[in-house]
Amino acid sequence: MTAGIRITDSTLRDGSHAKRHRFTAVEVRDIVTALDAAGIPVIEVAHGDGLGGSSFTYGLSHTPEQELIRVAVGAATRARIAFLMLPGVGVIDDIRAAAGNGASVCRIATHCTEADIAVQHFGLARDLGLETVGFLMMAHSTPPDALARQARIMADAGCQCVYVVDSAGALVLDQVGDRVSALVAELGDDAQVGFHGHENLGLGVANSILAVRAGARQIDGSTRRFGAGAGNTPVEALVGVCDKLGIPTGVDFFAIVDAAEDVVRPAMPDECRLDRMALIMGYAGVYSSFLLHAYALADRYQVSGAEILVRAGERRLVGGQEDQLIGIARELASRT
Ligand SMILES: CC[C@H](O)CC(=O)C(=O)O
Ligand SMILES: [Mn+2]
Repeated sequence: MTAGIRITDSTLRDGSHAKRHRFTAVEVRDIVTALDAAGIPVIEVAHGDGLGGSSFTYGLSHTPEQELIRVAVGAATRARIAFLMLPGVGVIDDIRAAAGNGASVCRIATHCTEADIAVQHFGLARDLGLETVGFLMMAHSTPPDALARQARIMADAGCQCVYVVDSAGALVLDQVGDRVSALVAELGDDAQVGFHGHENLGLGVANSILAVRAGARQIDGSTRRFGAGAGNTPVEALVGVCDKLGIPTGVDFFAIVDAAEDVVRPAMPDECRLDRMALIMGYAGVYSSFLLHAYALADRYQVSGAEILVRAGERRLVGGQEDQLIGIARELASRT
């Protein structure tokens, strides 16, 4: 029998980017209720940029994320509520607050070469009795062996599952399998391996299946793809494909399809599209959450959003460097 996977639904965190961080408590309650009923085992809730992300740089939250976490915990009957934090965007007291509000899975994200900045956070999370997950973001920009060394740092710090995070939706098929295999070989029984995909080259589900075949045991997605860039791996399609391949997920396909259509879609300002800007992000290796920032700057400085993204890719900007997009837009404007 094929080993099962655990799906984490990131709609209420990665989808926050696509909604400019405007989730309301009612939307969170209704979405958690629907995902929980469908059998989603883990639901991530936070500002798109993680705990502490509500700011002028990243976008102000409609409702404080700790309140959204409280509402999510209250609405879930079976699902565990997870949160994400980027060291430096959030601080360790944010982890304590989320734990106090009932979240039980702590996900710490760093750029894929900077795992050491997360050491104290994993330690604290374990002391608080939280399950721990590590996110190595922009994983396309680092080769498999180097990524595996970063995963080792996280595991040694107390991380129980290290994710290969395709933040730009730039990884193509075997490039996912190679990275996941390298982490599995490095971590052995010390920690599980996960995969978080984006749809910018249309490969979220295929890449996730290759991750599973390479040994990943935890896979992220968002319902109706609601996430940054062209969105995340669509959970409902992932569940359907896993059913057909005999990979147990514990999620009811028809219930998650209904949740996508009837509950998540009404909370979305628009569909997450595989359009010119999103495709360029995947092709040029640009952090998916830059998308709406690039649109806003293109409008403000009357320059090409596509060119902003191409230059962001050339400069190898990493998550957190949203403000450097302003410099790029100003440079483009000064040339016209
Ligand atoms: C700002 C955090 C980021 O959105 C994490 C993530 O989902 C990714 O890197 O893809
Ligand atoms: Mn993401």
